Order: sequence, then C-alpha cells, then structure tokens
Amino acid sequence: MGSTGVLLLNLGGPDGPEDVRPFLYNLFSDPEIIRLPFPWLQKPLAWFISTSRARKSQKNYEEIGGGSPLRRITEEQAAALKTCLQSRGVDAELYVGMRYWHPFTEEAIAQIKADGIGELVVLPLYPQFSISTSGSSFRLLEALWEKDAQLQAIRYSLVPSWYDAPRYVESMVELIRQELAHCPAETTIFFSAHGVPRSYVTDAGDPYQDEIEACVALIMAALGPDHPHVLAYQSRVGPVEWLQPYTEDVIIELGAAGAKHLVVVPISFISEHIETLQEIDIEYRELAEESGIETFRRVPALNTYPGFIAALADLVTDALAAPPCTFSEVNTSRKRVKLYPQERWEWGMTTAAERWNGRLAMLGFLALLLELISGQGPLHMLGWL
Ligand SMILES: C=CC1=C(C)c2cc3[nH]c(cc4nc(cc5[nH]c(cc1n2)c(C)c5CCC(=O)O)C(CCC(=O)O)=C4C)c(C)c3C=C
Ligand SMILES: [Fe+2]
Ligand SMILES: [Fe+2]
Repeated sequence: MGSTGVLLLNLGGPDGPEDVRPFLYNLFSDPEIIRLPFPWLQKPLAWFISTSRARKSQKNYEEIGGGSPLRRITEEQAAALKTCLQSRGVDAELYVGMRYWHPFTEEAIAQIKADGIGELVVLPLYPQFSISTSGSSFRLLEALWEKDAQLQAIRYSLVPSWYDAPRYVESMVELIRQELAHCPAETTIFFSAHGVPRSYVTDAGDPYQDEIEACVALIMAALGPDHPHVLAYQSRVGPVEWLQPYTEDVIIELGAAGAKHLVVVPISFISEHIETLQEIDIEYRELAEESGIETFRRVPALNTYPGFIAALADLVTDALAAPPCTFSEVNTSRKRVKLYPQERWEWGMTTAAERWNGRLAMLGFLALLLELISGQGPLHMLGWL
C-alpha cells in the first residue's frame, strides 16, 4: 500500500477582484447550488447570474481587502493538522481541494495520484452536511472515481459530517466563553448559520437544518442553561424562500424587543471569510446599531485554534481505524437525501406536474430577462439562431 493522504474539502474563494466573476460562474454552474430541470440551461444561467452579481460581490470583497482569505487559512489548517497528526505518529500528506476556485479539487486529486497515495481520508471542512456543500464535493469526487482505475485502487474513507465531534464542540464552547467574558450578563447568544433554500430540506431531505439544530443544542448543553440564545440563517441569495428565520429579521426583532447585547456565533463556518468578515462584521453590525443594540460582538472562526486542529486529527485517526466509509455508504446512510438530478416524472395532476408548471413559467420569465439585459436570448446563446 502507498502512503496516507488527507484531502480537506472547502468551497474556495476569489484571490482578487478579477477572480470574482469566474468564481461566481463556477459556483452557479453547480446543479447542487442552483437546481434546474434542464442541464443545458445551467451554464447560460450561471453566466447571467455571475455577470449580474459580480459588481456587488466585488464591492463586498473590496471591504475585506479585495479577495477571500479562505485559501490561506485552509492551507494553514492543513499544515497545522499535518503537524498534529505527526505528533500522534501518523505520517500523512495533506491536500486542499476547493470546489469553485484554486486549488481545485481536480488539482488536489491529480497530486494525490502523482504522489501514489494508497490510503485517503476525505474530510470536508463543513461541520454540518448539506447537499450544497459536502454533498456537492462528494458528487464531484464520485464522478472522478467512476472514470479512473488508479483512484479506484485507493482505499478511501469519507467523513460525511462532524457537527457532534466532542473536541469541535468543546472548542466552540471555549471561544464563546472567551467572548462572553467581555459582555454583560444578559447577553443573547446569536447563532447565525449559513442558509440554504428551504426546499433542500423539505423536498430534497437535506439533513442540514437538523444537524445545525443538534449542533447548537450540544453547544448550549455544554455552556449551561443561563444564557438566552437564538438561531437564525444568513446569506440568502435569490428570490426563493430559504431557511427561516433570517438573521437580519431576528436582529431587528431583538432590537425592537429591547435586547441590548449580542454575541454572534457563526455556526456553519470554521474559517474567516466574506460571510463572517463582511456580512456579519460590517452589514449585520450596522443593522444591529440601527436597531438599538449596544454591544455587538462576534466569536472568531476556529481557523487554526489548537483544540479544533486536535478535533480534525481525531476525525482522521478515527476514519483510518474504522471500516472505510464509501460514496455508496454516504448515499445509503442519507438515503432520504435526493442529490441532484433527482426527480422522476409522474403523469396526472401530481405535485411533480405542478412543480414543472412553475418551472416552465420561471424559465419563460428568465429567458425574457436574459433577452432584455444581454440583448441575446437563450437560443442565440446556444447558437440555435
Ligand atoms: C446561491 C446559493 C448558495 C447556497 C445554497 C450556499 C450554501 C452554502 N455556502 C456556504 C459557505 C460559503 N459560501 C461562500 C460563498 C458564496 N456562496 C454563495 C451562494 C450559496 N451558498 C455565493 C453567491 C457566494 C459568493 C460570495 C457572495 O457573492 O456572497 C463561501 C466562500 C466565501 C469567501 O470568502 O470567498 C463559503 C465558505 C455554506 C456553509 C453553505 C450551506 C450550508
Ligand atoms: Fe455560500
Ligand atoms: Fe453571502
């Protein structure tokens, strides 16, 4: 058997302003992020959304220095994890595979093959599983595996999610306590999770909301019952309904109800990035001040916090010791989860028919918008006219 490897998966982020549009294009090209009934519409729509969103997104990245710190932090996590594993007698090569920007997952896999890795642990840097994050990366890896005999020879094991890993929960509790030490006794702990469209949970069976709620419950059980706390969902994109309540609404409601002190806990992110540094620290802070909140503090992301790196090392050593968890096993253990493309057609006045009705209407509307904004309709774009 060859040597041992650990592949850390994350979303990726633009290194500078010129990367923002192509990064967004990659993100919106992913059917796990935007679920469309027709694969051929995915790329034109991704082009349309990335082009129209790029300026706003670039402005947000400018406020945090022009680009995302995600690559640097993830590489620091990889280096710290390698050292921690070495101290436990595990000699492993670390790889970083981003879903939508450099270093791409495909680049990491090419390196894993070149290095002749014989045993691989695949560890997503998302504590809670979502179709849109870990699910999307697993689907990409599965596709790479399917067509590559060299990859099929590797003994690999996936870690689907780890929101309940004891040292991760402990580290979160430690960081929250450190922040609470600077706050008055009546401070509300405000868990802000990344949102996903509500239909991912209700229709596609994404376990994300359950895992977020279980994670918050574990942290609160360890912190003790004295603290008032709330959970809300941030970063909504697009017109459809996402998981509720929305972070911005809850900040306004708390202010109106007379709350004065908040500590925000970014619960789905383990690294600083645009949604902590810009959205929480700048946008939500402003909103909180306007809503009459006097103390608005945020718990820092775990980054390379030693207890957290130890938690990651536990996950790796546990995965190496246990029977391997494979792609088919993740799909079986989450058999209610419908990874895209998922639906089968049913004839008659069914929910499927109604859904398709809505989708076709939406497609007509999008085609019109596309034509109005770009001067080119979908058929021109496809070279049909
Ligand atoms: C449009 C749908 C999106 C879903 C669903 C979504 C889920 C989701 N995302 C993260 C974590 C990250 N998202 C990041 C960037 C980002 N995500 C979306 C859209 C969706 N995310 C967009 C449009 C962007 C780009 C930034 C922007 O324009 O707002 C990042 C990278 C941030 C960086 O520093 O560059 C992360 C990380 C989670 C955890 C999640 C669902 C659970
Ligand atoms: Fe996101
Ligand atoms: Fe966002």
